[in-house]
Amino acid sequence: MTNQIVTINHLQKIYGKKKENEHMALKDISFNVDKGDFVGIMGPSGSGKTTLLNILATLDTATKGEVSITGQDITHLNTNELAEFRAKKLGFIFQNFNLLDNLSIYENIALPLSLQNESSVNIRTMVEKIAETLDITRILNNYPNEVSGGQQQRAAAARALVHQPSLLLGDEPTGALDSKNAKSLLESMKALNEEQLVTILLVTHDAFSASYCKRILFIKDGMLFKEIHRQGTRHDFYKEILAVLEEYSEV
Ligand SMILES: Nc1ncnc2c1ncn2[C@@H]1O[C@H](COP(=O)(O)OP(=O)(O)OP(=O)(O)O)[C@@H](O)[C@H]1O
Repeated sequence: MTNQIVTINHLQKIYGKKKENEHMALKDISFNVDKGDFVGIMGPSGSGKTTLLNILATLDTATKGEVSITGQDITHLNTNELAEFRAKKLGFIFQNFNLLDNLSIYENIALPLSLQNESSVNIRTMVEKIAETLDITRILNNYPNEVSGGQQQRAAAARALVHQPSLLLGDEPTGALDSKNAKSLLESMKALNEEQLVTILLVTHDAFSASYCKRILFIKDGMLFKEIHRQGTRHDFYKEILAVLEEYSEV
C-alpha cells in the first residue's frame, strides 16, 4: 500500500472562460504529501493558496495536471463520486467554525457519521472518543452559542476528524481565535498528527500557526517558491518562517 496521501503533478488552474478574462492562478505546481505529514501552505495574498486548497478539497477543478488523493485521481470523478469521496476521505476546518446553531455540539460532531448511515452505537463511541481527544466532553450537550469560540473550533475539528479522514484540510483555522485558543487548537492538531498519524494540510498567513507544521511550502504567483523542513525547535522554525516571508518582499 502506498504511503502517499496527496500527489500533485503539474497542476494548473486558469479562471475565466473567455480569453480576455483568463487569469492563471496556479501555473505549474507539483508536490506530494505522505501519510503522517503536517504541511503548511503559505504565500502572499493572491498567490493561489485558496485555489490550491479548493482543488484538493474537490470544491473546484484543475485546468491541467494530476491531483490524486490516496491513489485516486480526483480530476476524473463525477459530481456524485466527488461528494462521496469528500464525505469519506476528507475533513475540513475553516476560519469561521461553520457549526449548525440548532444542533448540539454532539449532533454537530455526529453529522458526518449520520450522513454515512453509521449505527447510533458506533456513532456514540466515535464521537465520545474524538471529543475526549479534543477535550470537549463536558460541552457535548451544549449548543454552539453556549460555548466559547475556542470550544466551538475544537468541536469543528472533532466533526472534521470523527470519520477518520485520510486528509485533514485547514483554511486559516486559527484565524478567528485569540492566541490562547489558537495555541490549544494547534497543540491538539499536533498531537493528532504525531500520535494518530493524521495527515494535515494547513493554509495559513500566520507564522506562529505554521511553526506547528513539519514542513512548509511557500507559493508565489501560482508557483512553488520555496520549501522548508522543521529540524530544530518550534521556535527556531518560527524564526526561519519569518525569514522566508521577509525574502518574499525582496524578490
Ligand atoms: N473565481 C475566481 N475567478 C477569477 N479569479 C479568481 C477567482 N478566485 C481567485 N481568483 C484569482 O486567482 C488568484 C489566486 O487567488 P487565491 O484566492 O487562490 O489566492 P490566496 O493566496 O488564497 O489569497 P488570500 O491569501 O488573499 O486568500 C488571485 O489573483 C485571485 O484574484
